[in-house]
Amino acid sequence: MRPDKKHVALWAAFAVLVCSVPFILPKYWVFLFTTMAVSTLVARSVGVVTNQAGLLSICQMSFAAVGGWVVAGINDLGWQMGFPLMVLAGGLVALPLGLVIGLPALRVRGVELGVVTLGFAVALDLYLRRGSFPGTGEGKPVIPDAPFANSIWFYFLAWAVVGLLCVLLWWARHRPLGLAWAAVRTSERAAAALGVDVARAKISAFGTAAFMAGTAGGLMAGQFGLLTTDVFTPVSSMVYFAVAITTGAGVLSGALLAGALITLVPELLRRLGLPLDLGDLIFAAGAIDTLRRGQGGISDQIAARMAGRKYADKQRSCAMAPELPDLTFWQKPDTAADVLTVDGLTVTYGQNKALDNVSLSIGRQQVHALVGPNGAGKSTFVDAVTGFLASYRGSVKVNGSTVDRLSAHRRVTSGIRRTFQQSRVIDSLTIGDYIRLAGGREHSRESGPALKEFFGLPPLDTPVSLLDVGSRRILEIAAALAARPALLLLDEPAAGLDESDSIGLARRIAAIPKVFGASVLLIEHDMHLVRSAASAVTVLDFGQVIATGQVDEVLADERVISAYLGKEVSEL
Ligand SMILES: Nc1ncnc2c1ncn2[C@@H]1O[C@H](COP(=O)(O)OP(=O)(O)OP(=O)(O)O)[C@@H](O)[C@H]1O
Repeated sequence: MRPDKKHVALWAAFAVLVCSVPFILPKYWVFLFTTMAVSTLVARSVGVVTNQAGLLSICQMSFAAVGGWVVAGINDLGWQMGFPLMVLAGGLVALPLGLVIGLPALRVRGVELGVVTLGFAVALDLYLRRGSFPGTGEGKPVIPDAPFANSIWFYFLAWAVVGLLCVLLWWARHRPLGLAWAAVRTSERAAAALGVDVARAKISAFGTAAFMAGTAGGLMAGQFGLLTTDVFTPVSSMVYFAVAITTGAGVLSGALLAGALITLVPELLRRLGLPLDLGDLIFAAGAIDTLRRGQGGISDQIAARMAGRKYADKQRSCAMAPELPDLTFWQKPDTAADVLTVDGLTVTYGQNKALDNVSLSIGRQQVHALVGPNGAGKSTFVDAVTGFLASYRGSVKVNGSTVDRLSAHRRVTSGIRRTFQQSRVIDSLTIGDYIRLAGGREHSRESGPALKEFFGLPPLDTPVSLLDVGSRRILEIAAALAARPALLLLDEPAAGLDESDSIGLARRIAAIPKVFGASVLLIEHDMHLVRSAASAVTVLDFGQVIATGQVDEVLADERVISAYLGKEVSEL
């Protein structure tokens, strides 16, 4: 995504300001602004793992300690490799440690994960306190080699590192890595359904953040010469966490604000003769208030306000044209005769058999409906087929290949996509980014505009958060198609849609096989939609198949009518 001109001008002005500091302010302020650069880097590292990927990490200063330790160690050993490379080494050593600390994130989340990371911070702090940083005992400070021994050059180096890493993060934000973090933050199930490898996304966020914090620690070693453990305490990690939450360090502006607060608040308190601990209290209060409001940090709120101003009429909706556009360019997936073959699927929850020996086949380019009263087992069927259940009995084949051993995100790569009964779109993205994320490797440049045309989506740069409920459901279907799946499972896609959108959607679902080459398994309570979109239907009742075949014949079947408590199915 291209940055808009206003943003570029603003950042250019900020860069000029940063470059002019050493020439207009006294040396002490150059030192403070160097500290601010390093603090920004640590805050942005919290931003990656917590604000962007939604994982609690309260140990970023421990990774900084590792980076500082490595730089001090290299200096102590007398290796001549140039200060920037020493800093890079600090980041690179912290990175694998970040990957290891990220491993618990695969099993635990939320507060538990926060406790695990804090535990690491405490353990490392205890370990470091038993000794000292290399070179400290012998009074051998880290003195960066020329030209970085000069404080002005060091200042520029620190800001160059901030600039480089933050530009890389900005670039990654609209690419698979950054989009995967955003997806995992919103919902792990939704992320897996989009083909995101949730484990890899979490671990990569921890690794990236550890690298950044390690780099910051390396810079600290060069700035202070001799490091002490007091700089890297678990409390300092908590302070960074609190400030990053308050300012919204998932973006550079929030991280800069965090860096400024962490540097300048203690300075102000010192000048006012007030205790420095007061700063930590203020930061903690800020974090509590931000979490209580639940609207993100300061930078997130400013971004939301700016988006609100840009899209003044606020809510956006899909406008499906009566005519179906002809998407002749769309490459259709290679599909076997039977796209889905389910044999003897059985799922039990305690004593309750949610699915009992269910068998079902869906042919090529077919819309097949799965209906049944509430609690019949329809969603359980979708969960089992798409890999969202821990276990089931029976077998599921997609395009002739067994997928039973595959996790949800791997089944996505084998050609199945799903939507959820409760919409799970990633609303921190734009429509275009969401489609790009969902499209994965199969996504092409034309996918976004083509899907926009087919489903009448608003412009691709519209934030998903501005879409109304019905349009979000339509977007979910559009995005699932971007991956050119062989089979699309739609779980009550018309829930929340008004009548005209429901009719428009029915026409589009009916056209999916011809236009996109995919088969559809449609779960719906709206029988008008089933009749107009599907050619075949299977009826479940108490977890068992009670009828399957042509729509009109099956919906007139006595057993089906009695399953619906005696109502004519046409009345539903
Ligand atoms: N996680 C779970 N734990 C225990 N029981 C469950 C769980 N999920 C579903 N069930 C039970 O399994 C049965 C099938 O539920 P399921 O949600 O698949 O039905 P459904 O046909 O999709 O219903 P609806 O049309 O209301 O969505 C129900 O009896 C339900 O209570």
